[in-house]
Amino acid sequence: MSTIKVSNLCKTFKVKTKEPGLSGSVKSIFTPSYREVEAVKDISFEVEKGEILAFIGPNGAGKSTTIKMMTGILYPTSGEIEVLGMNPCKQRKELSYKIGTVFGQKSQLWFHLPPLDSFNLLGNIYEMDTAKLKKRIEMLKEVFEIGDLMDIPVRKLSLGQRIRCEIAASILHEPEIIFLDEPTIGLDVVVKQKIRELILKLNKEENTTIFLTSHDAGDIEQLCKRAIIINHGEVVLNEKIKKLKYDYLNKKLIHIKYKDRVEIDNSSINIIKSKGNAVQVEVDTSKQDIEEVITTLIKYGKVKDITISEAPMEEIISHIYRQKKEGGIYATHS
Ligand SMILES: Nc1ncnc2c1ncn2[C@@H]1O[C@H](COP(=O)(O)OP(=O)(O)OP(=O)(O)O)[C@@H](O)[C@H]1O
Repeated sequence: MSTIKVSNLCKTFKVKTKEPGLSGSVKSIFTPSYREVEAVKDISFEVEKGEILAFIGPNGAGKSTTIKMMTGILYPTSGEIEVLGMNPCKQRKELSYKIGTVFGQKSQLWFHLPPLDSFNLLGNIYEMDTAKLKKRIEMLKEVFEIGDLMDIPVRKLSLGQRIRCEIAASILHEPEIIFLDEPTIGLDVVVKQKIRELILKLNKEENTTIFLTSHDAGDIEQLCKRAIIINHGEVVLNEKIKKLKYDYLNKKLIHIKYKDRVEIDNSSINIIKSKGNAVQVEVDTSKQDIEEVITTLIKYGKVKDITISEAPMEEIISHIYRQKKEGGIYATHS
């Protein structure tokens, strides 16, 4: 069953333009001129209940505009949106009881108050029963390991501590969907990992649907099973992460460790790294047979260890963006 259904969604902003200089400023007051920015152009997609979906694209692609329309903050210019069977613009208040949002760079916690005060305020806004709210806060304190932070004003928390409190606050009212916009931005690797584990736990234990935007390939790879890529306001790809990796780069990395140092002088072997006895070889499986490459490699010396890995997600995403820039053609699957 679809939790989110978006059909032919468009959003055009009217932006005031101004000629340079003082005369331009005066002219724009009396005879203003406008230009149109098509931020979202006819996009359609669906999200299943309990799914973790990556909604990604380069800067200015239209991600935030789409999220704002799905959460009822912005009105679409045309098209339809259904979130949990509701129209976000017409039923914004009703919907807010069932969704949560985390904008990595903006806080929903009161900056000068300790998180506990914000949690209690939010609990009241969501009209939660006092006993239920208390129980929920206790549970979140434990799971998110924020018990020691509850009495410290938010402004004094580190970014990682604040984000943990932000996510906990966003799920206080047990929403069915959370929209996470760059939840790991600016965090160090350890904290990033912790946040990812919490998101997965939340999805698993509460079956929360997660709509994630992130520029971090690790977030996408570790959390999501499907990605929708948008660029210039259009969906350019809607694909399972596994298939994305398989179809869009066809590249495998062979990491091979020899017993002794070897000299590989073969033009068909694409060595991308070589250090001591270890060699890293890239294979484009659409052009080369990986078995043949391995057979060739093992002829060069006694092998101590060999592993095959897929191309990093980061590379795949930048490859897709590059293809679009260069006028490559995309297939859009649904
Ligand atoms: N309120 C607005 N008025 C005019 N133009 C806007 C407004 N909001 C967004 N835009 C424009 O719409 C386009 C899409 O912007 P949007 O913020 O949705 O992109 P994004 O994919 O979220 O980018 P980022 O990754 O940088 O956050 C951009 O060209 C942006 O300048």
